[in-house]
Amino acid sequence: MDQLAPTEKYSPYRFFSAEQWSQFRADTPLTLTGDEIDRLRSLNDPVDLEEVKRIYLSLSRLLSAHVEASQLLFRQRQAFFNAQDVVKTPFIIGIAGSVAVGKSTTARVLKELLARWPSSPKVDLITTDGFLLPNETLRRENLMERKGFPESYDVGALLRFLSGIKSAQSSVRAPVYSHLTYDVIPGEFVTIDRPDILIFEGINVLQPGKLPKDGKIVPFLSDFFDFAIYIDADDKLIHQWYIQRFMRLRETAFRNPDSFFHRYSQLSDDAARAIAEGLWANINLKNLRENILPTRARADLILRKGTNHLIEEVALRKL
Ligand SMILES: Nc1ncnc2c1ncn2[C@@H]1O[C@H](COP(=O)(O)OP(=O)(O)O)[C@@H](O)[C@H]1O
Ligand SMILES: CC(C)(COP(=O)(O)O)[C@@H](O)C(=O)NCCC(=O)O
Repeated sequence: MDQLAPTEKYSPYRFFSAEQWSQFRADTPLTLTGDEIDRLRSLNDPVDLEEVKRIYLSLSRLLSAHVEASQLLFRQRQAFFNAQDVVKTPFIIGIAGSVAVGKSTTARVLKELLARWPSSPKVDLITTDGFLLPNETLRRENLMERKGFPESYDVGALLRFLSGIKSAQSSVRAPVYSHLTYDVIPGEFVTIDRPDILIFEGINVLQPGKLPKDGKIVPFLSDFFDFAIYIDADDKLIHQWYIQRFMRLRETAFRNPDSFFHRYSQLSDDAARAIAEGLWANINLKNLRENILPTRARADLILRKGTNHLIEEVALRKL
């Protein structure tokens, strides 16, 4: 995977170093403490207050401008339609990127920062793993080695969920995935009730749907997004993060006898590493190359990480 910046003149993006990007924070206040960041961080993702100041405060300021502009446009549309009823629809932010790139940490940090804006918006976060087909179905259809590939998700349910949210329905349910059991939790849902902002995170959120057949238009998930972010890094780095995380999970989550990966906590380091290398090479790297990285150019903002998960480069789509 190459670095981001081609010749900016011909690119749909403007490119910034992390240092340039950090200047756009302007007077955005830091509303999170070090302890709060510690709680939001995922295993093996060392985000800290410095990174929040350097990268996330500018991002929060930019998103605040987008949300305000969309509210203004919404009011202008209402006037255009001469509509009396004002049912505001949530602003949806998609977050895409490889397995193990750190999407969940970014999503959680953003959720907290946005919720602390002076307007105190209601911000919800949903991950797409809940929409994976249950293991029973994946096994039956010989898809267990394809977990995370487009065919392993219930795309209809994803589209129904997002269209419910975007039409301002109350109590829209999303299924829940457990990394512990490595499966969707039967009968468990989270209910989303008309938030101001929804963050929708997953490897597949920028993927295209099937081309229309028989005149039926099948929307892309991203048709429902107001802003899309792609978390990027060289695949050699993501490989390293995946293996490190797997080896650390052996000492934590995998110790739990209920963990799907419990047996890997009993293996020697070398044997466990070989399993992790296999999962990375045969499933996650393949999926990154075939189905995830090709969606990068559909994002409004690309955050490119270097070593230690630190964001080094930012690309913002030109308006
Ligand atoms: N096997 C596992 N057991 C427990 N937690 C896991 C496991 N795999 C991933 N996780 C956790 O699940 C979350 C999502 O991971 P992932 O889908 O790889 O995306 P990302 O690393 O981009 O957030 C992370 O917080 C990660 O630490
Ligand atoms: C569940 C995942 C597909 C990630 O899904 P996401 O929440 O990003 O949509 C991934 O964590 C996964 O399980 N990959 C399969 C191979 C592996 O066990 O790493």
